[in-house]
Amino acid sequence: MLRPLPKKDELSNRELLGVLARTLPGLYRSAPLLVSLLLAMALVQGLIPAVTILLGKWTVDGVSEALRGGTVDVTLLAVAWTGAALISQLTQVAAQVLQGYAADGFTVQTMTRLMNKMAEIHGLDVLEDPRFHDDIEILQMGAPRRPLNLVSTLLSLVRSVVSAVGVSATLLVIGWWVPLVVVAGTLPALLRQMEFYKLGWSIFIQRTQDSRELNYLQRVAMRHESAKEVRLYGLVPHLQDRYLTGTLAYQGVMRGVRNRQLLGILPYQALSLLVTAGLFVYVVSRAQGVGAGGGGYTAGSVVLVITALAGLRDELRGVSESISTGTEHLNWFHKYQSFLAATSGVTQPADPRPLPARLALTLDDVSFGYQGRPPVLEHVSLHIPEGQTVAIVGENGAGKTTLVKLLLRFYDPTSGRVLLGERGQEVDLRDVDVDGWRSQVAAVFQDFSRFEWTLRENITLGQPEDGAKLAHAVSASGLEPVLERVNGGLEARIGQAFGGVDLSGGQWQKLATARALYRESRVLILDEPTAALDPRSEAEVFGAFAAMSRGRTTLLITHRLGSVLMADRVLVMKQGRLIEDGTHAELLARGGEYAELWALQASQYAEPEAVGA
Ligand SMILES: Nc1ncnc2c1ncn2[C@@H]1O[C@H](COP(=O)(O)OP(=O)(O)OP(=O)(O)O)[C@@H](O)[C@H]1O
Repeated sequence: MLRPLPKKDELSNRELLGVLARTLPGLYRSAPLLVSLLLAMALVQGLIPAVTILLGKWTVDGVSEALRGGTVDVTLLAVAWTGAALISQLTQVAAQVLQGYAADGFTVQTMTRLMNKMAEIHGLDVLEDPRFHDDIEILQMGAPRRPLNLVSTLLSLVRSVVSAVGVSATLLVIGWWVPLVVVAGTLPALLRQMEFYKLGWSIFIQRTQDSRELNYLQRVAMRHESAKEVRLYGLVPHLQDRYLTGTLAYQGVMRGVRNRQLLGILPYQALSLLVTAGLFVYVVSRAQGVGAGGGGYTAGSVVLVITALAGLRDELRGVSESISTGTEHLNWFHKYQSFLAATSGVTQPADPRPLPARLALTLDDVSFGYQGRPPVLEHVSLHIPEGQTVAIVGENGAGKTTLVKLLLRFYDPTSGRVLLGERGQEVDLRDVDVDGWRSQVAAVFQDFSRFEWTLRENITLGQPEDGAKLAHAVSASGLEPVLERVNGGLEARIGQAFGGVDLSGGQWQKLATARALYRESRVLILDEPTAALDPRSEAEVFGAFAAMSRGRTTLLITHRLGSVLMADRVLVMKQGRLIEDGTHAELLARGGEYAELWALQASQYAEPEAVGA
């Protein structure tokens, strides 16, 4: 099930630094005071280990002095120890509290930018790309935590660097070369560890689609959306099997990486330990020499070396961990910044032209294929004057919905043009403001959205509320009986996710119709708007559409040919081509595809005797 790993695409250190330079100013600006305070605390915390090591040395030296009959200022030592511990505790707690505040600001900023960007993606082309699904999953998951993680990692880095420098300084008591030897001995292990972190991230990125697929299997098995089929067809064992196979393969890859990481780093860690042990032996033997008269170190110095060596190794490990995890966060920010900078196929014109006075629709030799695949529309040309009602019919997959999607500029044609306006005054759809054009259109889509909000919110969809329009939309769409049955009327929440009432398929469809009726539009698009309605509701809703379509350009996609009679004109599509265009009577008389479809459907309603006759 797992795809082979694609070529490694890690960012170089230089690129990572570029991402850091682009990221930091934004994060700082979103909470300048908090970030400054956190930085100050990191600096203070960084000094604590060196202070503690020095206090340890002074304490041991003081005790040795006392044992030899001298005096030691116990009060001063106690105050110093308590002060250091108190500062350490206080800064830790304060940093946690401040990080909480900063996190809130970062999350709002990051999510707002992501949502703004989503609003800028006008087409559907980008959204249907599997790579987009991967990216958005990573970005959504990371948005609430990555910014804070990066800031706290950088603060840890500052703290560890200050600590490492401070602790190194204490080792100067033994010799200037001691910190250098420790750093040189530890560095190979740290570099190796950082390499593995980078590898871990790139594998995580490459595996996003696999883990998305595993999550999808889990959702199918556990969520209510697919519960009926899952139970009826006994799908659970099959899902379990696929899930287990995929998970085991995924875990196998990750285990391999982890094991290689652990085993690969062992020799380097052994080297680092050897260096530390060597230094320890050196200092202790020199200290023993003190007694023999040849050394130079006090007991306090020995304690200093023991704690400082361990401390320096810890701090260096802290530095490497911060750089490693920081690299991961920076990789996330790289994705985030690339996403924010990306342009989608359907873009706003830099200088939009005004919408023409009359919204006639023209397709001029339009061909289109999804995501570079073979065309599903080929050389379609047609003109629909403003105010005309046009029915589009044809077999499944003929390209009817695709044609409407091009009219709404969810995609741009591969070749040819979509034009708005009467002949001679047309403007290319690509040259007008996308949102301005869409605000002129109301639509009932075949796969309309079922928002789990109140009935009222589902109809008004964020538009200003108008009581008269709302009442008309409810009655004309046939929603009134639904309102009478649910508790709370228009305020009733619908959908199961938040404990609302669920509607039947037909009731949902009426709701989608009410939405379109509520929106004052010059163009009306109806894609199979009554497929789920009972005959009485269908007749009523078509009555509403007929009234609504008067004076409006209306496109009705339908397989129920009876409803075609409300149209001024019929377009017949087949395999991506427009093959017939005329009135119902003209097309019947022509005896082509439409006449055949009409006869087929009429025969289904005929009495058995009549069929046989
Ligand atoms: N988002 C998409 N990505 C790739 N191919 C698509 C997409 N949407 C539709 N298609 C393909 O385009 C072709 C035309 O589909 P379209 O939905 O326009 O047909 P239709 O005439 O509306 O069919 P139906 O009557 O079944 O609704 C089909 O072969 C379909 O598989």
